[in-house]
Amino acid sequence: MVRSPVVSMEPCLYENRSWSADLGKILGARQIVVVSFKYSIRMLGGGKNEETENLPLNSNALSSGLIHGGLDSSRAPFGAIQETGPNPKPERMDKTPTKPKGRYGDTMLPLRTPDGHNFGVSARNRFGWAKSEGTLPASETASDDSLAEGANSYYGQGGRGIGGGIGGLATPRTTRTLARANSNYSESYSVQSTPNKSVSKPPSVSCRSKVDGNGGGRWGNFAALYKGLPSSGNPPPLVNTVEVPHFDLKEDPSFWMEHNVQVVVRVRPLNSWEKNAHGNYRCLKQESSHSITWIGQPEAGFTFDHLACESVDQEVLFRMVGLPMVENCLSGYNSCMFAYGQTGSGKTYTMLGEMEAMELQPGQHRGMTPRIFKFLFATIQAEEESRRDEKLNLQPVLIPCLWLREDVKKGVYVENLSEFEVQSVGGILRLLIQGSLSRKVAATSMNRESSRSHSVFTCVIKCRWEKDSSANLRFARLNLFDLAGSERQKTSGAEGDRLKEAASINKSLSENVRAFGV
Ligand SMILES: Nc1ncnc2c1ncn2[C@@H]1O[C@H](COP(=O)(O)OP(=O)(O)OP(=O)(O)O)[C@@H](O)[C@H]1O
Repeated sequence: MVRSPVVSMEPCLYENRSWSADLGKILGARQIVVVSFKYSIRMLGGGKNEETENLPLNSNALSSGLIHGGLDSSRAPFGAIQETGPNPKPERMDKTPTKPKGRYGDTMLPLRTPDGHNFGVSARNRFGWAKSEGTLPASETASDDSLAEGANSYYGQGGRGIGGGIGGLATPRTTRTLARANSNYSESYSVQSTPNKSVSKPPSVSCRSKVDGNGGGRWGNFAALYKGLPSSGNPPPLVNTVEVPHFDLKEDPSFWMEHNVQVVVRVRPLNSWEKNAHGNYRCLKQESSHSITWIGQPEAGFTFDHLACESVDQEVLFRMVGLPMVENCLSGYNSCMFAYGQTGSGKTYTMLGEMEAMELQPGQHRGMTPRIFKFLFATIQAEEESRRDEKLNLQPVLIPCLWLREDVKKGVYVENLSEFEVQSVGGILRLLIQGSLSRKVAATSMNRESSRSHSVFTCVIKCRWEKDSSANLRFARLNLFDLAGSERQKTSGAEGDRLKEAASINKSLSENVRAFGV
C-alpha cells in the first residue's frame, strides 16, 4: 500500500484590497457556509473538557462503514460520489462532481434575496416570509434520546445523496414590526448606532417549521433533530437580564442536502468592557434557532438558516458546521466557510479560537480550523487503514499563507508563497499558529486585537485509489476564511493608518458582497 500523507502548508493571508477578481479562482467551491455575527450578552460559563472531540466516533465506526456507509470495499472513499460502473479509462478524475437536483429543482435560484414575487418555494421555506409560521407541535420537539439517535444516524448514513441546488445567499429576510415602544424592554445600548428606545410587545415563541407539508423521510428526522425552541418552552426573556435562553443547535444530517449555501449567525456573549459600560443590555433578542429580533425602532426580525446563541460553544458549532463540511470535502465537493461580521464580533475566535498552547493541550476555545484539521487527519488515517487493499492514498495539501498583492504593473500576484510538508496534526497546528502570528493585528476601541487583513486557509484534498485495476483520482478544496471585520470610524475610533486600513477593509468586504451578487 502506498501511504504517504504529505501535507504542505502555507498560511494564507490577504491584504486589505479588493479581491473579488480572485475570489472565484480561490474558491471554486460548491458549498459555502457564511458564519456571521451579532452582539449579545453574558460570558460563556464553565465548559466541558473536550480532549476527544473532533474525532470520528471511533475508528471502528469508520472501518465498519458506520460513518461512510457500509463495509463496501467497492465504494469510493467517503462514498458520496455515485460510482458509474466500470471505468473504461485507466485513470479517472472525480473533480468536483455535480450534485443531483434538489427537491424543488431550484438549482437556478438567484444568489440574492429576492423581493417577494420571484421567490421560489424552496427559498421561501428557507428564509421564511414571516417569523411565525407556527410553533412546532409538542410531538415534534425531540427528546434527548431522539436527538442522540438522530446524531448516530447521521454518522450511520450511507452515501450522502445530496440534493439541492444553489440556494439564496445570506441576505436575510427582514420583517419589520412597526410598534411603539413600551416599557417591556428597557433601553438598549450598543456601541453601534442602536436606537435609544427599544420595543414593545413580547415576541411570540416562534419557529420556522422546516417540516411544514413535507412530512416525509429526511424532514421527519430533521424535525426530530432540530428543536429550535427554547429548552424551557417559556416565552423569551427580556434582553437586559444576565441569563438568556438557550437554543439547541444540533448536528444536522441534511446540512448540505437542501442548499449549497448555508448561513449561520453566531451571537457572542457580552465582553467585560460592554458589561462595564452598559450592564447586560442587549440590542438583540433571539427567538428560536433561526430567528432573531433587533430591538430597535422599528423592531426588525431576521431569519437565518441557523442561529447559534451565545451559549453554543466551539465544539457544538464544529459538529454542526465544520464536520459535515469536511465530510463533504472528503466526498469530493469543494467547500468554503466564511466568517463575516463587524469588528470584534468573534470571527477569529470562531475560525481559529485561542491558539495559545493549542498544540500542547487542546482547549475548549479552539476554533473551527484546528478542529477541522484534527478531524481531517483522524478520518484520513482511519480510512486508509480500513482500505489497505485498495491502496488508498489521501493527501491533504494545505495552502495557508500567501499574501495577495496588487501592483500597477504586475496586477494581482502572490507574495511569499511557501510550502511546508506536514506529517501530523501537531505539524498543522504549529503552522496554523505561525500563520496566525504573522497576521497583522492592531488595537481599535472595539477590539484590542483586531485583525487588519483577511485570512484564508486552503486545503486541497487529493484522493487516489485503485479498483478493478483502474486508478481513480479525486480532488476537493476546502477554504476557510476569516475576514477582517467591517467597522465604522465613529465607533472603532480608527485614526491614521488604522483608518486607512478600515477603509480598505470595508472596500474589500463590499467587493466580496459584489462577488457573490448579494
Ligand atoms: N463566542 C465567544 N465566546 C467568548 N468570547 C468570545 C466569543 N466570540 C468572541 N469572543 C471574544 O471577543 C473578542 C473579539 O473577538 P475576535 O477577535 O474574534 O473578533 P473579530 O470579529 O475577529 O474582530 P476583527 O474583525 O476586529 O478582527 C475576543 O477577545 C474573543 O475572545
